Amino acid sequence: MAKMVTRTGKAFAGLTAMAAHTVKAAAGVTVVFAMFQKYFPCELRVVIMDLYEKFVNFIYPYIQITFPEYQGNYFERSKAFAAIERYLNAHSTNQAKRLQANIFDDSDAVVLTVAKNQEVTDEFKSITLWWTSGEDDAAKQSISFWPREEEKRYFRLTFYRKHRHVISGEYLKHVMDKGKAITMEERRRKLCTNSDGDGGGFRRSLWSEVAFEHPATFDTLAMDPRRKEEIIDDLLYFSKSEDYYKKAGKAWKRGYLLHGPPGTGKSTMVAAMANLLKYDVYDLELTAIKNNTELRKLLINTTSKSIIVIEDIDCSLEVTAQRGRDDGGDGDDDKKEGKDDPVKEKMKKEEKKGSEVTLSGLLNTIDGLWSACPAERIIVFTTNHVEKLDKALIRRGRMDEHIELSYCGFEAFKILVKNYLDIDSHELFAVIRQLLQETDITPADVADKLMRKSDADDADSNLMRLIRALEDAKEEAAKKKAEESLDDADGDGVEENGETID
Ligand SMILES: Nc1ncnc2c1ncn2[C@@H]1O[C@H](COP(=O)(O)OP(=O)(O)OP(=O)(O)O)[C@@H](O)[C@H]1O
Repeated sequence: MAKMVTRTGKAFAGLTAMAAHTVKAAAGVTVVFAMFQKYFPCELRVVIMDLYEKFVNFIYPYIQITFPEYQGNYFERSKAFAAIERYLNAHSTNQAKRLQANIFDDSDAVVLTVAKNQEVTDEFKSITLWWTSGEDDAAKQSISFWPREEEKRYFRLTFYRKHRHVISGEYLKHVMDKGKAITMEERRRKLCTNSDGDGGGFRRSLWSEVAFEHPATFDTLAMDPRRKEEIIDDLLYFSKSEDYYKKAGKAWKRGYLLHGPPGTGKSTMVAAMANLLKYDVYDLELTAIKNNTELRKLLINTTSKSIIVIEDIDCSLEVTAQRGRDDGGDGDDDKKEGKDDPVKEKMKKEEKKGSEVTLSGLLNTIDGLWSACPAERIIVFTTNHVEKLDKALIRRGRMDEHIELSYCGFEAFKILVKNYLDIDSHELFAVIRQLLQETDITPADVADKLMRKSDADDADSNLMRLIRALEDAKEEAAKKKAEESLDDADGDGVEENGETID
């Protein structure tokens, strides 16, 4: 692990300046060597060159590596430069006296970087090395092909020649890895959806995207705290298990099935998952997809570190299957059309197959396609009717974790009341606890009652509002139960005229 150390003072700068002069002198010597080189016999030249190298190493024992901001393609920032910038930002801004603030297109964070001609010291495996930032003289030309003047910036790394192997291998990899990880963490996350277009043809992008800024976190998610801990651990373990998945020969993906009644927090949990792992979210609307080919295209076009969500999976598959039946020609007209012409009939059948998103298409894509993708992905299905789902779709391995989100218990209530009223205890809690045990109410309904809606609202009035809602729900449930038992009694052998059959 690299550790930045405080700058060792002016000694290094002085040494560098002295060395620079000496190197200039050495350059002059080189010219002299070149002139005399052809007059010296080969053996003597080898000895002289050897001595010359030792001499240069003695007076300037350093190596410098320069990382320009733009290289080759002037319009694309060098990835190495960007990674170094983030690395130095995270590790060294407390050392440098002058910093430069940047905001990049892919991030909302203000990135402070080491300003021009500032020097910072880094330490890696007890090796000290120095980073400086600079700008090429060419940038000061009045006519420039560079998009902006500051784009001729560079970072320069200086280290002792004897550490060449460690620095050019391990250290640079360490800097790149850290820098990329920080870039990933700071990037502006996105919420993508395929629901507002035809998803093909001449569209430039299959997904439309907006910034993902959902405020839900696991802290604000109301559910049993122990189950919540398990889910958090599972997600964090998954996100760090690249090597494990590789070793096991498994695609780095994990499936979650979230099920429960409407308003119990399934969508909220997806947002909390994305915020925990800092992943993007792809909201895949199955009903907007024409066929399996389009589904594959959409899934291929998702990025790593993303959660792909299919909400209400049971309804989505039902709708697409129905559409397939409608399009595929099960109607009378189609039968008539195909009856006389077997070739036409066959073609119709093939067309039908291609025109719907099938369960097998979905499963094949998820299982097959991503096995070939190296980066991590999470897939989430949500449903209000888990019992309706095909067992093949949700078997373990496909949907690794089945998470039930249910009616509001007292523990979940305590989280909601903290979120909305910022209180941990109240004399009305005992009544609420009792009512929650006797009544089914969703967290969404509890949240609605606890939410402040005017300046007059306070903890007492909001809790009372919840109590009234709970009592109403309890009464409603009792009434329903009474009606049901009456219906049952009617059905159990009592005929309409009141005569008992049995
Ligand atoms: N468990 C929960 N924790 C915190 N807030 C919740 C929870 N459940 C519901 N809510 C609140 O209720 C609103 C609706 O919840 P959400 O959309 O997550 O439910 P859902 O289970 O996905 O519903 P549906 O099945 O209808 O899509 C949320 O915006 C949130 O404010």
